[in-house]
Amino acid sequence: MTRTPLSLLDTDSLIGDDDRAMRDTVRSFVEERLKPEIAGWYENADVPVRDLALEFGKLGLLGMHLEGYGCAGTSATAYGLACLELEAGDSGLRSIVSVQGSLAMYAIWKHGSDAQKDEWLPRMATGEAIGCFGLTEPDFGSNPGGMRTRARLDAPGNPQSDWVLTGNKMWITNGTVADVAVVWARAEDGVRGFVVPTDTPGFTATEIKHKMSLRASVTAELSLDEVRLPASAMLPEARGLSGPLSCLTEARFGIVFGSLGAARDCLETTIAYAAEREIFDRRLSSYQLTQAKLADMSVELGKGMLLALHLGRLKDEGRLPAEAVSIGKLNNTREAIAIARECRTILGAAGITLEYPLMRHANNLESVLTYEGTSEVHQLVIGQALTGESAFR
Ligand SMILES: Cc1cc2nc3c(=O)[nH]c(=O)nc-3n(C[C@H](O)[C@H](O)[C@H](O)COP(=O)(O)OP(=O)(O)OC[C@H]3O[C@@H](n4cnc5c(N)ncnc54)[C@H](O)[C@@H]3O)c2cc1C
Repeated sequence: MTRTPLSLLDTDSLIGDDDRAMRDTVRSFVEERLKPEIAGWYENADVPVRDLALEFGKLGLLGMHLEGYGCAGTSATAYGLACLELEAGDSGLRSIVSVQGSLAMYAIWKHGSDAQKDEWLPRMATGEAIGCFGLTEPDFGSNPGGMRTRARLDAPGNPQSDWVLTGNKMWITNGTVADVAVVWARAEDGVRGFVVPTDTPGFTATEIKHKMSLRASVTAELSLDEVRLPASAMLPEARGLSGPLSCLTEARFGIVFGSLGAARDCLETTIAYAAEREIFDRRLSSYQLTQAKLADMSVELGKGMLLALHLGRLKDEGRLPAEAVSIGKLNNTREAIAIARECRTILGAAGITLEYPLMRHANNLESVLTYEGTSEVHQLVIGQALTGESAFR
């Protein structure tokens, strides 16, 4: 009898019944609905985000760990496990859910006014309204504090004054399909967040083509040309960079789990392939070198899962520090991409095709290493916590 990599450590025994039931529902959805389509969506760089958002909404996956406003209100661990299952399908599919729930919805839920929450969150939870999150700019990625997008008051001194936003945002997931954009801009008193309906005059989104990674995800450049918004468009509770960073910590938490889904899919695919493939008249899985690779990868996957579940428990108890999320994001994305590449070697030439998910996952994980804080940025976060010295600049 053979065992799956995660069953070796019985990590399921660390997951509560409700969370496991939810996880199994998402796993079945990914197997039956998403996996048969994903290679085509990836190859054609054409993914039906609107249809999928409605389906994710029906499953209760959008903003699932938030309370109220039609959100499911699950545990943070359940949210992480959903991310893991979705990313076993494709990182692009998990990105749809991450950006909607952890970035756009969370920003409004955490920092918004009651009116903003009532207007947007229920429709975003069902997937009827899609959100995006505009922080990165062409010249400011790891250092968003340098952003050039400006928010100026049309009539300074008048509390009812309109805001006028001007600038560009780059690499924005769901940008061209979004109904609402949470845009971060520099105002007189520092960085502020704005809820921008995407049909506001002066707002345009242009899809970024020719990506070799996250092809089953829409990425866009946003242009804001004198976009006029009412006073009520500003997120009242977000002041300074801590506003967007609080959202990034949410999304990074999902990636701690999500990246392991891609790694698990690679490893399970590879174990099955090696059991069938005959080389020099023996099964590939019977060679010591192959088994050493499979063993090492299973060790890393298991360690990553234990780390993710630990962070999930800390988050559910309300005591998860951002540095711990950095440890999880750094380790699990780094190990996931190493696993995807190593699995590819075991499939030989077959590993480079879309018939198998390895190269697709490996290419996707290049983006996952980069967004939500690059590996280097997370090393600097951890380094600062250890030494008390900021080495960012
Ligand atoms: C597919 C995709 C989707 C995305 N979706 C979104 C989105 O929805 N919303 C959004 O706002 N952004 C999004 N991003 C942008 C993402 O967050 C940025 O790409 C990321 O923050 C890195 O910024 P950058 O690409 O400008 O790289 P840079 O910041 O230019 O970094 C280049 C290199 O320099 C390194 N570096 C940076 N600082 C230091 C330092 N102090 N010391 C040493 N090395 C350093 C980095 O680690 C990296 O290796 C997305 C990106 C991708 C690829």
